[in-house]
Amino acid sequence: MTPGSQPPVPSPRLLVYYGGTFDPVHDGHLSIARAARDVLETDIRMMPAADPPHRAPPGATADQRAGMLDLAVAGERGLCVDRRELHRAGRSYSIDTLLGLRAEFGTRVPIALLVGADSFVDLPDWHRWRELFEHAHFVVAERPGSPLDGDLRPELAAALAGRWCRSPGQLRDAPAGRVLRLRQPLHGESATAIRARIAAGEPWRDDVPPAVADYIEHHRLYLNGGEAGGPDAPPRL
Ligand SMILES: Nc1ncnc2c1ncn2[C@@H]1O[C@H](COP(=O)(O)OP(=O)(O)OP(=O)(O)O)[C@@H](O)[C@H]1O
Ligand SMILES: O=C(O)c1ccc[n+]([C@@H]2O[C@H](COP(=O)([O-])O)[C@@H](O)[C@H]2O)c1
Repeated sequence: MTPGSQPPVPSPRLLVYYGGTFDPVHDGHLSIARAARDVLETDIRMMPAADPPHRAPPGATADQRAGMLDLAVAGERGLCVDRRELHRAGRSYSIDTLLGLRAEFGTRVPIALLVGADSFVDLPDWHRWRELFEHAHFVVAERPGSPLDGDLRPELAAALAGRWCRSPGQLRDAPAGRVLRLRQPLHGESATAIRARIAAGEPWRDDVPPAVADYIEHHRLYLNGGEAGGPDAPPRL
């Protein structure tokens, strides 16, 4: 620092929430969480949905899915579990989560949602989706089979005009409204495939952390394919 110059202003912190059903959490989830942590240089808060919108009810209870997340992030630098959506009744709409975060942290702190490309391309189906950009940035992780370079739905393409960022630092310069593409190595794991392999008696343990695999076996999860309400399914919260 030259004499008389000011110390650099510290970048505002960036709060990153990675929402999902995590039924169960798998290595694909962890790999994008780690990539986002390293690129964004901040903690990633993995946030299980209590009652995820736009999909069939999960095969494991919310407590079980959050418990598996606890096991998955144990010892992982910069990854943690945020249970805020489990404390709310009704569907876990992201707009409600963001309004809660804004009430807690104020309007100025940068907040980002980390999502996979397959979720992001269907953003126009989300509840009050256009408002999400007023409250958060999006960090979009590439996912095999869900190209972001292909044809996006016209209303989404229009809403994204002018929002794409070239560098992660741009997410710290505004509280919300920007979109960053996370170009991490692709991972093909999917929870649907893992549940199906468990039900079919096929190998599946390699796609989840060992402690999560032990939990699934101990609790005899997904033996019916993870259909909620089936003979092995626990009651929903
Ligand atoms: N392998 C992966 N690569 C990139 N993103 C992923 C991957 N797996 C999940 N995601 C993203 O993580 C978020 C949470 O995913 P989710 O819990 O629904 O897992 P999933 O494997 O997609 O589950 P399911 O097969 O049950 O739909 C979503 O935004 C999804 O797009
Ligand atoms: O708010 C919505 O309408 C909405 C619709 C679909 C998905 N989401 C959120 O997107 C995240 C990933 O969802 P999923 O179903 O792929 O696990 C999770 O946090 C969901 O709550 C949110």
